[in-house]
Amino acid sequence: MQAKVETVKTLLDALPFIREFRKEIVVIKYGGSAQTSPELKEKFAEDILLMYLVGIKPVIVHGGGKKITDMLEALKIETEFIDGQRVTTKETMRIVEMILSGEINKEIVSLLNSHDAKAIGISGKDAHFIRARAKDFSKWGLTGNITNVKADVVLNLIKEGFIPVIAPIAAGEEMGHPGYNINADLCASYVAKAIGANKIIFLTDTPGVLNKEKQLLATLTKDEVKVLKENGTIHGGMVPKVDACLEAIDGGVHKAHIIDGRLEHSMLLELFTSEGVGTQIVK
Ligand SMILES: Nc1ncnc2c1ncn2[C@@H]1O[C@H](COP(=O)(O)OP(=O)(O)O)[C@@H](O)[C@H]1O
Ligand SMILES: CC(=O)N[C@@H](CCC(=O)OP(=O)(O)O)C(=O)O
Repeated sequence: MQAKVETVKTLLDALPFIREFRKEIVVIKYGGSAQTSPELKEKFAEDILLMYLVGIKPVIVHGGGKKITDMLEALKIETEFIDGQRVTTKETMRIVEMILSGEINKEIVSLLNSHDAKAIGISGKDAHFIRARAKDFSKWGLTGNITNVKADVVLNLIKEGFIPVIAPIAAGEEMGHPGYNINADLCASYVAKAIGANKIIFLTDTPGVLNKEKQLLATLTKDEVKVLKENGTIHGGMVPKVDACLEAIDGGVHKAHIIDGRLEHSMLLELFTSEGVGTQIVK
């Protein structure tokens, strides 16, 4: 009996947070580093479903950088990152699309739908809802910077009760263009801004942003991020992630969090407890 009372108490503790976020859009960036074991993927699906059932509107933007790199290695195609973003040749772009839109997107959609969610998978090429132009073609090739997101496409899906699952690929302007490879963190923040999300959560493979001593930094401001980037504490894949957080909050998203996707139910801990987890980036 006591255990049952505890369960009810836990539910009641979550009430203020459910009230706060009910009907709000929460964008979840599901990084390749957090898509590891089948058990963890199940927990991710449960968290999304719970959010959905209490009235939160989740939108998922996924990554898959590690799988892309593995496939390129298997095919003996060299790949390189500059400032945390992949250099994308035409050949690489085919693999990027195959892994992101073909494999990972469908896997996440199937996972959620096997839990009775109404997940629907799209990439920025669908209805050309994300458009981009080359970041710097001579340096990064077909890696793009987003120029426009048609919010209506995502908002209509949400209105119909779907959970949009978005692959970070954008349409090019010209006919027959192979499309652009978009860093998934930046894709998530542009989508979050465009659709008026309340919150954006980045699930990754570290407890959050760490200092040189590997301690968690619970809150960071724009100025602090700048210093940490300049002195090299924030490097590699964390660079586009913090940039994406700043992009989101500058664009009107209330809060941006970088949390540990390897920790079971970290999303629920972030949403439904006052302590939260990971790093919160504030204006
Ligand atoms: N200051 C930092 N704190 C935490 N992680 C950092 C930091 N600087 C760089 N990183 C690196 O960023 C990685 C997360 O980025 P990335 O591998 O691109 O993840 P994801 O696939 O989730 O986007 C971490 O695993 C870590 O190696
Ligand atoms: C331009 C660029 O770097 N695109 C990324 C897209 C996938 C991604 O961002 O995946 P994660 O979130 O798992 O790192 C790439 O090619 O790896």
